[in-house]
Amino acid sequence: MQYVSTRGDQCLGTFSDVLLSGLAPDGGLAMPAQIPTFSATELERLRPLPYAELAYEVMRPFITDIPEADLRKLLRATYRPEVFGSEEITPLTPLGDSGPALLELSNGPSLAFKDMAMQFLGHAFEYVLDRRGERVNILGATSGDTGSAAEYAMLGKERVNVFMLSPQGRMSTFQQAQMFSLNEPNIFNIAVEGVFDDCQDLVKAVNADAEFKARHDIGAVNSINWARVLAQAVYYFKGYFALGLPPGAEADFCVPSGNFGNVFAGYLAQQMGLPIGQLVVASNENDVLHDFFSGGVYQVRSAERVAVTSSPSMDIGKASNFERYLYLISGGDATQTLGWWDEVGAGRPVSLGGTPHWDAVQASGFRSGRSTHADRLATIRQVDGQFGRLIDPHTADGVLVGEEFRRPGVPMVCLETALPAKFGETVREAVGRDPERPERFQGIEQAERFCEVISNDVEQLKRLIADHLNPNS
Ligand SMILES: Cc1ncc(COP(=O)(O)O)c(C=O)c1O
Ligand SMILES: N[C@@H](CCOP(=O)(O)O)C(=O)O
Repeated sequence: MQYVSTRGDQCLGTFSDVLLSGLAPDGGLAMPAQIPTFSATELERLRPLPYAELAYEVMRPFITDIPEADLRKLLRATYRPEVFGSEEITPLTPLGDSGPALLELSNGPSLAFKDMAMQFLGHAFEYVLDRRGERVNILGATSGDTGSAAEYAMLGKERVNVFMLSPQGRMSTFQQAQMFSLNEPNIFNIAVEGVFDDCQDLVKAVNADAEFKARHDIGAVNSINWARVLAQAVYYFKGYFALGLPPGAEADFCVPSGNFGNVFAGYLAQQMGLPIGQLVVASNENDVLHDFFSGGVYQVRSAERVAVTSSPSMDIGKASNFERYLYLISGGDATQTLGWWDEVGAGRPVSLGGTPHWDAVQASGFRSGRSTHADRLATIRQVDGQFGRLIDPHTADGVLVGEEFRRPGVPMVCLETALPAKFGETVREAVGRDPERPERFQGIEQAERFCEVISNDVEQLKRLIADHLNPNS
């Protein structure tokens, strides 16, 4: 399989190439030249497979440059019960007879769904870098969960350094402690005076400097990296099969959304033939995605207008993966996508309502809704009271919005994107008690912190990276 950019027809190479390069040289995102599909019969063959074998079948058509035996080995090393807490890896838990089903994606090392793909990236980077004799310096941006997942996945990897940008003071106390307590030679935490979108823009600006990127082997672990999206598509298959529906029957999925990577992975699974009816995008107060899917206008939000909310990982005003979606909606038209994304970049609205592209959006089964702080508290309380299950505020966004779109006879799967332990303050406000946390995180807030603070300045960031990589120069 070859990859192309959303902004041009230039060939970006194979899976291993886009794994290492992250962003395309033209600033676009990597997309496979085609999206392979499974027939109904093939889906039935996949249904009983354990997670790692299913991951192989779903990902293999996109990864043709790693020998079959090696890819199977990488996936078996990644998706182990010792890492994810159960044989199923992503258990599906119905909330009573009347509620939706929770797809548990947060039982990995950092307690958020990011581990599902990030653990694979850790193994895949190591494999490809070893074979090529290369190194990578990952530059990432986090609003709270990508950071710890990436750092845990890359701990001790000799050929990998991680430079992780986060918005200063905007993550939960637990999220900050998870990242900043790491004192490891290959991990560099950098708090930026700004919001997540500023961090993401800094990542893109550094990548746009081709000379700096090549000289310092800059790579990416955000969902701008295709490997993240691909690995995330697998759990939609696993969740769908766990419902035990008759062949071809539809299921709906509701996904707490920020950077649009998770729900885009669901769209990919749907495009590959999985019978997903509705893909429900759940936003918080930062509801640019909801505005688009409900009204046809995509208008990014400037840093000053991004609200601080109690689902902080979703405090995002400009969703990177939306570019991939526009690319597919345009029928793979890179010129059209570039035109739209130029408007987005200039802060102008992209309006698809009333155009043939809007028909394509409608046909893709996307629905959307939003929640407020009060909604999330009420949902956490209600799910706890009715089903005896504590959920985190992001999952609560999903459960609430998912309810709006329940269809008789069609199961609704809500993605559990983090565990409540990560957001103790909000959970306590909702139910008056602290969520449980695994033994390894007891007292983490009291640990010493290792983090540098910079202003929202790309030159300062580049100097910091260069100084860490060449301390004697
Ligand atoms: C807990 C949690 N839920 C939801 C999201 C939103 O996911 P996405 O950015 O893939 O839309 C994130 C961060 O991205 C997250 O950390
Ligand atoms: N919510 C994320 C933001 C980055 O998302 P990504 O999926 O593009 O890495 C976070 O918690 O860091």
